[in-house]
Amino acid sequence: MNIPHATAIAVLGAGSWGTTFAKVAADAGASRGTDVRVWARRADAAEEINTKHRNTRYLGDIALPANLRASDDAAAVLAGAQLVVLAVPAQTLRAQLREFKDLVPKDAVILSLMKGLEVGTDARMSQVIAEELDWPEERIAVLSGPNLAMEIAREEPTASVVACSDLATAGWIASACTAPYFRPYTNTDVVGTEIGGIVKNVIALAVGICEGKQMGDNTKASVMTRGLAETTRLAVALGGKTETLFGLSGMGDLIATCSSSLSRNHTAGRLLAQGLSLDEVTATMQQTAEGIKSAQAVLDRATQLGVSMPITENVVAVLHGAISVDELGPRLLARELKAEGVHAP
Ligand SMILES: NC(=O)C1=CN([C@@H]2O[C@H](COP(=O)(O)OP(=O)(O)OC[C@H]3O[C@@H](n4cnc5c(N)ncnc54)[C@H](O)[C@@H]3O)[C@@H](O)[C@H]2O)C=CC1
Ligand SMILES: O=C(CO)COP(=O)(O)O
Repeated sequence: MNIPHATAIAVLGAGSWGTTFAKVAADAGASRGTDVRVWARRADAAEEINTKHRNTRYLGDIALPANLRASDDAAAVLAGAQLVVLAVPAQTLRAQLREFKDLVPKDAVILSLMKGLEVGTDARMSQVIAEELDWPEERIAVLSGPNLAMEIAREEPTASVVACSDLATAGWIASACTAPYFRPYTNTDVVGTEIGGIVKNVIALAVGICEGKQMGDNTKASVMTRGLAETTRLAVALGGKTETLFGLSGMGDLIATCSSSLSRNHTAGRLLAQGLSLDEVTATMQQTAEGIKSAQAVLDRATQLGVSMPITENVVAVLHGAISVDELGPRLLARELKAEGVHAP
């Protein structure tokens, strides 16, 4: 990349992560005069960001920087953007891209913040972007890591990973979102980085169920560790690297999501354990819990590849009502004994 710094950044999606990432980019670029614009579906949300520098629905009283502007007009937000950041629910991305395709500047770099797998196609978000925009892979990147939006919005120190097949592009994005409280690393393993972020949501549902059933830290650590093993098996089968899964976008994100009451996936698991039906959980959640829909797509992909993912399989069974939350633990413990290694038969 020859462009020294991104001067115009468009963020599509003004939910909790889209708005928070826009704040990070605006803080990162404040001294360079970077213009950061967010597209919000609702005009009143855009108005609130522009006039009150708040997005109260998602971020409460967090103050947003003055160089962050919002609009419900996607054409205005995307005009001239060098970096286009996507932060909408995973299952809505394809339809959204079809709507915006002609508005995305042809030389832009696209960055996905999303952590879901598309139901029906089992496609990762970077694949949906490549297909729908007909974009080269060296200009598609993903950002993932232990990144609970509210903590970052409060400027609590956090690290993350930007992955792109072109390391220079990843570095260019990283410099556009380096803030005093946000430190992005880079790598070229897009598959491993995305799979870590997708599957940890499914494992967080399982850990949330354990917590909702008053199980202790041994149980949760066991599920997290074996969850990382099955995540790594899937990532490697898809071409990702084991070391990526032991980094920020694998283990790091798994720890954050499975430990935090801020996590929507963890919360959904707890609510299921407390006896709410899936419909009731979905109705209660104000925000996106990607694991609920992605779990089936993860299992489908694993089945096609012959990858064993017992925790995912049992979470899917709970979500479909095939087993009760009380059966989850016994079913995992009753499996045949085996060697511990990630790739052990
Ligand atoms: N919130 C967090 O802490 C983090 C979220 N992520 C990922 O970022 C992605 C976006 O998540 P959030 O911003 O948290 O979600 P959210 O639920 O807070 O916001 C989603 C945003 O997308 C918009 N949207 C656009 N089209 C939509 C449609 N057709 N249906 C529903 N909403 C639509 C909503 O209006 C809303 O502004 C997800 O894939 C999530 O896993 C990743 C890291 C951290
Ligand atoms: O991805 C996240 C933290 O890295 C956010 O997790 P939830 O979507 O479960 O809130």
